[in-house]
Amino acid sequence: MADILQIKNLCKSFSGFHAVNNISFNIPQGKCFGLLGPNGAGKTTTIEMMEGILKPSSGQILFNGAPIEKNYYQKIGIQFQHTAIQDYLTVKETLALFTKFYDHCLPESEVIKICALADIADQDTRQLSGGQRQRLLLALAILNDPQIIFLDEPTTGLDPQSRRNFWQLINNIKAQNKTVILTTHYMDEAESLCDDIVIIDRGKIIEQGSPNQLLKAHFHGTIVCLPIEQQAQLAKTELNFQITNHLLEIETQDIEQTIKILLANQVSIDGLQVRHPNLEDLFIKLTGHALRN
Ligand SMILES: Nc1ncnc2c1ncn2[C@@H]1O[C@H](COP(=O)(O)OP(=O)(O)OP(=O)(O)O)[C@@H](O)[C@H]1O
Repeated sequence: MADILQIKNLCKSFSGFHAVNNISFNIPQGKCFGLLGPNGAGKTTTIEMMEGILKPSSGQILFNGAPIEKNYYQKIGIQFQHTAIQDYLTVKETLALFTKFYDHCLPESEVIKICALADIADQDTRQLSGGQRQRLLLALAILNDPQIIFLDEPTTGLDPQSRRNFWQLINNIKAQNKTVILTTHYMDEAESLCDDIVIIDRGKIIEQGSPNQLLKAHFHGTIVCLPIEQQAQLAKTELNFQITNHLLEIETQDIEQTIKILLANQVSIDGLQVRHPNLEDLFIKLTGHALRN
């Protein structure tokens, strides 16, 4: 599959500080690509260069094999975290207003359908819930039928149900062979939506690949979790563990053997859980801290 964006040795410095330090990756057309990293890692700076908003200090961004040109804005859609929406307009009127900024737009009825806006089309935008507002912002981002849609933390602040509804919309957009580029603080979101991810920290890429590939490469078993109250007793065993979200976590390839060791050392297995490693675990392993720290 052809790469719609190629990022080559991209750097951005602010007064000598290297916010983005020589990163390279490719984004295939029609895939959902996630850019992840802790606070201050350089995600926004990278995304803004990819959106054509910020000029790189050095390096190259190729769109369909050629450097970004003036009309790039007509071919991409951006859902900013805080897009200003004009007060006193309905959802439909807002769509009509933004349509004027582009040479070519999708039919309004299609945008309304893709973004599930039919029930609120005549509602004043000031009365929208968080989830409805995000759906409208997504509609504004796809209005011009872009080849690439940039979504910057699109579900931050939404309740779990609204987040899942929003994921469905993103899947609808992906199904139309659009390329989606996502930053998110939610690892379950990245795991559910992204075909490929790049994890950056301190301006450099520390891992890249599909969520499955990365999990397979970094974990070789399952995770046994115990309540934090068992910490003192667990520390007396030979088992390695770490503390995550107030739980003691032991990575193991042999659950039975691990439980035997726990019992032999008088570690209570009351409240023991077993789960598969996820992107959150990978993130902590690679960066040393949870995403929202
Ligand atoms: N205009 C600027 N001038 C100076 N430093 C900047 C500027 N923009 C970003 N930085 C610095 O560059 C680094 C990367 O910032 P960036 O906003 O890209 O990180 P981020 O990964 O998006 O973080 P967050 O998750 O907190 O939004 C930070 O240390 C930040 O303070």
